[in-house]
Amino acid sequence: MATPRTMMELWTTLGSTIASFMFVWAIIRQFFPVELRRYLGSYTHRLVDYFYPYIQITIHEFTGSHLKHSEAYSSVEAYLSTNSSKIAKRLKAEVGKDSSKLLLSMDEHERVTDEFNGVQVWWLSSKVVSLSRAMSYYPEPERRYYRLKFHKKHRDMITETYLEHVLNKGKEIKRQNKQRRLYTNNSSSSIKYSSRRQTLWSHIVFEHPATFETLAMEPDKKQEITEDLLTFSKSKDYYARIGKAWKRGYLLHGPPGTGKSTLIAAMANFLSYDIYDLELTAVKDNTELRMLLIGTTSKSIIVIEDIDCSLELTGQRKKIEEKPLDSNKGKKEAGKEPKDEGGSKVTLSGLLNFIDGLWSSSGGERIIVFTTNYVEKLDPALTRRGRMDKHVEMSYCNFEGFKVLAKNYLEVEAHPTFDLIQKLMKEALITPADVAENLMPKTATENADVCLSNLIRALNEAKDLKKNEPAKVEAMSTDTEKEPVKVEVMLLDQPKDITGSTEGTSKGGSMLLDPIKDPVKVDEMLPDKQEAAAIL
Ligand SMILES: Nc1ncnc2c1ncn2[C@@H]1O[C@H](COP(=O)(O)OP(=O)(O)OP(=O)(O)O)[C@@H](O)[C@H]1O
Ligand SMILES: [Mg+2]
Repeated sequence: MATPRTMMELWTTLGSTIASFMFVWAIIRQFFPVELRRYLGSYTHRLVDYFYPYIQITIHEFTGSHLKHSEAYSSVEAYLSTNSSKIAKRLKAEVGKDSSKLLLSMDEHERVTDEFNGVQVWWLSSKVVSLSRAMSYYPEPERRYYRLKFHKKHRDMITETYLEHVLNKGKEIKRQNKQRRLYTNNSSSSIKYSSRRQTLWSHIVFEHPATFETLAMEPDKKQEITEDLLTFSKSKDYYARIGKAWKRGYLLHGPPGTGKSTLIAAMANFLSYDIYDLELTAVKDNTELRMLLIGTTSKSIIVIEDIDCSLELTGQRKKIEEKPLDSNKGKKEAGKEPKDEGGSKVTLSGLLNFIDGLWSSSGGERIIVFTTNYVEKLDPALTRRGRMDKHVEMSYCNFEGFKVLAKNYLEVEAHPTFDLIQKLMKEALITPADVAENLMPKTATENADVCLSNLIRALNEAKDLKKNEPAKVEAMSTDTEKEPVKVEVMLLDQPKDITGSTEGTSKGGSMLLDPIKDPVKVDEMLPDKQEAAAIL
């Protein structure tokens, strides 16, 4: 152990050595030319580097001469925001570009420590202020940077693994904080006459509140979908290894009001993806469809709703490929008029190409979702696995689904009426949309008891309707546009023919109606289902 006397001597020696060094350096500065000083300076650096055991990596905010914002800087910033907000003492808060939240990050000249695989690293945040900045009419922006410091023995691990981890994590955090967007395609005619800057897609902020927690669906099915989505989103390497484009097709089918669109919103919220809602009837032709595909970004869900209405995909593939697909058909045609006068010339083969052609692999991970009310009407080529990898049937509400809705809408998890509701739900077909509507209080005074009794009434009505409802209605001919169609109405298991006029009134036997698409539901032909029963 050093005695106070030897310590004193040590300090004295060190002090005089530094003083001599400073003196020599001052002489060198004064009498030696600049070149020599530089030469000596570089040697000093090398000497320091030899003894200094740390390595530093600097990540600047701007890159290149055009001061382009560095992607790496913003990713590091996002990565450190989670860490530093807990550790650092001086933070700054900003609303980032496209961000919905206030982001906290380290303030300038702040340091934080991070640990990765048991190795400690240090991050410093700082900035370079240009001297000409204050005097200039167009001041240069401050050039901020992050500096990473670590021991040189961890060089390989840090440069190969840690930095990649920081960038990936940062990108993920950025994406989660980013305001998500809901895009829709503009019809090509509207682009032609408007500003040149307008693209094929226009967007608004996507703010649908649906989540898997608020979705009425059997828990097993929910878990299956969330696991499928998570596995997909983490399988970049797997898809690359098996040589498959990183995308997944979902086909959601089921009656109206069973939550297909809600499920899409929940999927987008779950994965923090943007949504591209593709209106096929506004797409001019296959080329435009391809351009739209190229215009989408990765980590997005491309949705084509009511695919059976957008295009006629019921016939043989060959036949349809020859014929431009008619966009004027379908149950929701009124709301989905083609905006182009010539209508859509998109063909089935164009659509198949869109889903899994060569272009579909451009730009990274994507989920393509089709929804339909009539899955059986779709061409098998469209729905086969590989194109639509996962088929999800959205069905009528069951008791499990009801419990989710009761919790969402009324904050009720148990109630004396639940047993009765469970029994009625087995006997009546009711969509989650109808359950939701009944459970929603209509006035400030309506409480859970009132809403639940409303639902019981609706269930009883649906039960009676189900008892009286004809089981199946078939249109026998749809070939000729003007010819009346003979319709066979069957009640339960006993088919019965009735004769009717073109207006649809019955006289018994078989019924003649105006041509209607095949197959057709009884409520589309006869506004009142009770009337249908009365006819029989
Ligand atoms: N499974 C569900 N869980 C929660 N809410 C639901 C569900 N299904 C329907 N709803 C409610 O009903 C409304 C209509 O549902 P949604 O639009 O998702 O039905 P859809 O199946 O897409 O119908 P369509 O075939 O007519 O497009 C939603 O706004 C939502 O509030
Ligand atoms: Mg829908």
